[in-house]
Amino acid sequence: MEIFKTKKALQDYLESARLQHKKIALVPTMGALHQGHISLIDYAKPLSDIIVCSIFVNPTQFNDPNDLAKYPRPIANDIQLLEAANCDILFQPSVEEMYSADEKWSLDLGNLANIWEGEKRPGHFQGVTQIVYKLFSLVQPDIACFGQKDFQQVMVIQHMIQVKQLAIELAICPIIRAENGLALSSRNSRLSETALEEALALSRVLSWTKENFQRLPLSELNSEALRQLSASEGVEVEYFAICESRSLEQATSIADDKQYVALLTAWVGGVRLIDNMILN
Ligand SMILES: Nc1ncnc2c1ncn2[C@@H]1O[C@H](COP(=O)(O)OP(=O)(O)OP(=O)(O)O)[C@@H](O)[C@H]1O
Ligand SMILES: CC(C)(CO)[C@@H](O)C(=O)[O-]
Ligand code: BAL
Repeated sequence: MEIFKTKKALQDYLESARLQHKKIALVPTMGALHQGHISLIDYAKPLSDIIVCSIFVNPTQFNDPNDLAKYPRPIANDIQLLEAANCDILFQPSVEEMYSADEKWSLDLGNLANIWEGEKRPGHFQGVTQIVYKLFSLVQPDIACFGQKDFQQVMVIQHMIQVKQLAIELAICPIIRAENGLALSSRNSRLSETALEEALALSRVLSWTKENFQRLPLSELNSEALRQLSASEGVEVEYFAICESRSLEQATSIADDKQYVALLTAWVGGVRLIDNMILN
């Protein structure tokens, strides 16, 4: 695997790859890699000739300085995992390499900016789109892989691809879970043993919601899921909502031709966890 820390070195490499008509896949990450990230690389493999994985803890998407400071950065282990996964390129720039002092960015995200993660993490999706647009412009990938785990993020990126008219195929990869149901996440490494147990309530309630989606009326599904969450030791819910999966607006009724997703964010052991499940 080649490791590039500057845009220039990456661009030089990719320019010659493009001349050879190689198909390029991009897997953007913030590092602290786990099997969820590796699944994105595996997904890209049969669809591309060159896989570029970026590791960059992007400061502009953190609304909480404490969260940014505590974000895990086990780079030696990340490199080992990427080597083992046969990733071709690691792009690992510094903050100074990606941002100049006086940069401005503003993308109209409509209602997506104001609901759920957008509401709870003000400015988060401006920061996400700012860095992803930079990465897209730099790498010019044929395909870019993102995890369904960050459901709203995928909707935001899809919106950006449309409004900026980018010729990039967006791959949405399934959520990888531990055997006990916990969605893999870099932030899980900050959970104590007790908190790891308590965090199982998230996937348990999402699975319960999916199992009962066709059976119970929406209001009952919502209230019972929230009741189960509030009865779960150590879990403090930020939001739980059953939403139409494109607009992410909270469902008020169920239409047969639409897809629905349950979105959940909760604090467990001082760590903010997000998870979701498609219900039909
Ligand atoms: N369990 C998972 N299954 C599939 N994709 C995942 C999973 N976890 C993360 N991803 C995807 O990997 C990409 C990089 O995510 P990121 O580096 O933020 O990892 P993360 O584990 O989600 O970290 P955290 O949630 O702690 O920020 C995103 O597209 C994300 O959706
Ligand atoms: C897409 C991303 C790498 C942008 O920093 C980040 O939001 C993430 O890891 O999901
Ligand atoms: N995986 C989403 C990145 C973030 O939490 O900032």
